Amino acid sequence: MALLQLCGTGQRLLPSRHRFSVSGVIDRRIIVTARKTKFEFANLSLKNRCAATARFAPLRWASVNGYSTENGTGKVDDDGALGEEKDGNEDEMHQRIRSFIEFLPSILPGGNWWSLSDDVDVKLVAEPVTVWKALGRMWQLVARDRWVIIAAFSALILAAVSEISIPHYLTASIFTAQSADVATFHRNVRLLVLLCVTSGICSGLRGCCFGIANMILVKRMRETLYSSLLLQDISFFDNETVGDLTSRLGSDCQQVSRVIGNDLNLILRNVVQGTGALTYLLILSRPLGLFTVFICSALAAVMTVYGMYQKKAARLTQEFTASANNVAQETFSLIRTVRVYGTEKLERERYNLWLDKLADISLKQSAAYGFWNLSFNTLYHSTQVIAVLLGGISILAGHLTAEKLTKFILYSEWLIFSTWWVGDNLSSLMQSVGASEKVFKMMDLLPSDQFTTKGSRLQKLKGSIEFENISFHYPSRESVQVLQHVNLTVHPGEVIAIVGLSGSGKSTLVNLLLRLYEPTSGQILIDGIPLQELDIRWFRERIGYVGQEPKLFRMDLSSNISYGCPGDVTQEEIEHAAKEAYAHDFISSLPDGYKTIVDDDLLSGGQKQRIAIARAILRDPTILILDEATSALDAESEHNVKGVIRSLKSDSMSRRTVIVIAHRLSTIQAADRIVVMGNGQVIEMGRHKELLLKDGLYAQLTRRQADAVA
Ligand SMILES: Nc1ncnc2c1ncn2[C@@H]1O[C@H](COP(=O)(O)OP(=O)(O)OP(=O)(O)O)[C@@H](O)[C@H]1O
Repeated sequence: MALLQLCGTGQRLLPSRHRFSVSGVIDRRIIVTARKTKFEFANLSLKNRCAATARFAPLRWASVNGYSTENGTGKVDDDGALGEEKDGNEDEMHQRIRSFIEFLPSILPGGNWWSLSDDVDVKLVAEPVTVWKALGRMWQLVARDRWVIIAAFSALILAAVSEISIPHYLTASIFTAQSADVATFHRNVRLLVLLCVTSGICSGLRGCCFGIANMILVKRMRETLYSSLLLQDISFFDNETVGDLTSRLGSDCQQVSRVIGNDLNLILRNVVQGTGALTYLLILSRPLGLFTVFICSALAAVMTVYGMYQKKAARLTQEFTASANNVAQETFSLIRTVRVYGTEKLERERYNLWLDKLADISLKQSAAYGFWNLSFNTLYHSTQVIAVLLGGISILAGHLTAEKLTKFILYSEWLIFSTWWVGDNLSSLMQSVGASEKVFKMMDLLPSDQFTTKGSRLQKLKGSIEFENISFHYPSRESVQVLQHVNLTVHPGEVIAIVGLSGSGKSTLVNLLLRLYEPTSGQILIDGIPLQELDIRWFRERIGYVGQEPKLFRMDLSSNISYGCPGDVTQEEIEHAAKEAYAHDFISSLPDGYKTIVDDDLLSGGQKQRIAIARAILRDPTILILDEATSALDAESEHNVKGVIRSLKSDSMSRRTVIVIAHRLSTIQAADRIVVMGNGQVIEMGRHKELLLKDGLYAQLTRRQADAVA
């Protein structure tokens, strides 16, 4: 059988199992037309050029955050000769009719179309939360301000009782007027006015108090969630995306907050009013009352199914919204790359993928809402008709008065509407509970050990570092051993340079020293004390760290330089640090000088590095770590900065311990010792000249760089 083996970027555009006509093959590209749309496949490996109208075998395609991943190769087997025309139109028409007929049963209640689970290609990792559990968690958050909730519920009950009494006095007033009973008429009208005023005031109070409770709940939820996230291990952030986390903090917390201010408020009000109406109906006429109860039970059954459906839909909506946020956040933060590579269309498609999924869920939710309304209206009107019919017969038979029947119709209407409101708000409550699952799960994450255990502080940090038989793999990639049995001792005041091929584990070694991750085996000793036993905040305050790509906060330059500096710092000290880092000149040339607001995009790479170096110098650290910290500096600035880095600490005659990671070998020649890493191991160690004589990896790297310059 002739085969067209498709590989490459185009395949993700293909829906599975569809007829395609091949319009042309040019070089290793193929043009395929499907559903009047042209698809172009690049990098074809063409095994048989005689392929014609083609049927694609089910083509598996998947996406990570909207990008396609290649998890299969589309194979095309030929059906006939190139250019063969089949009675396309007729075929297509039959196909459509058949699809439509097949589709019809699926949209009936219980049909496939309603299924939400098939759409899930995201992880729903949170345990389902019951309504009571969710309410309990919310109560814990607002319990401190319980007076608002108590006031809200008291107002709610008063308003509900007043409102439910109004129809009784309304009808009574009309019928007493008709019977010319003036005294009773006046009393009824006075009571009516009183009830109207009470219900008005209490409704206002209720709305206001629930609004406040809502605000308190959202604020506490965001505070708790934000604190919980901030205290997680760094490995947690390796697995979560920024868009996802901001989505939990933003829209999910907002959605959950509706529970108290909106859903519970309305559910309780309607439960109180519905119960009042039902009692009254049963007193008025037991058979008619029981009939209304039957209708309400049918409504309750429909609304339970509807509520569960909405809860599931809400969970998916939450996931897809987070994924859409993720795409947008990633695209905007990489907008320069997107613009340069002209991938705006691709990014739009990636975003639209999630929007389509959201629209699909929303469509199903709307259809479900339509069904719910349909059931409600049918049941509501049938109650009225049957009540008038049965009531009318009772009046004719002299068992019931017209006043009682009027009251009955008014209260049965009230009961049905209360049931409807309860149903409607219960489904909204279910949605909020659905959205709360991930929020609560994240709130419950235990903080990193580093924040819960209090380590010891040394009288003075000398700056001796020992890596003892360190092995490590990142938690997110357990199968890849990044460091293997690394042994390295750095003496106080020594300048150590770490070099090696990219990916050999240099930065990882520093990550472990900063205790961003814990070694899988072995230990790090600081002045002879295991790192885990030290107060990590105290230790970090004595470290200056400049990373590979320093990031700046959106604030002025002075604040960026003094960021995280323990104790108060003066403007003079900031400017002194900036001068040492050769940043003062460019800062002074800016219109607002040190008050210039910057962020990650408003300075050059070299300028950002200088700010980060000034930040490290200002701390006057005992241990200074420079991970490719001068890679973006020009040769002269680098030379000057190197001098400053080696200089004495300000408070004594001691030198600081410096660890420099660099690819530019000129940067590290003057180090006291050079450590060469390869495949997660220390493979050479010594001074520049000793290593050159050894003629190992270091000598090889030096020669390569010299060749590259020549
Ligand atoms: N957060 C992470 N999760 C999983 N793997 C990681 C993580 N960070 C780094 N790695 C992997 O660990 C290995 C060592 O990375 P590391 O950054 O330590 O190398 P390096 O020697 O500093 O490289 P370079 O010189 O390019 O900065 C690499 O294979 C990298 O893919």
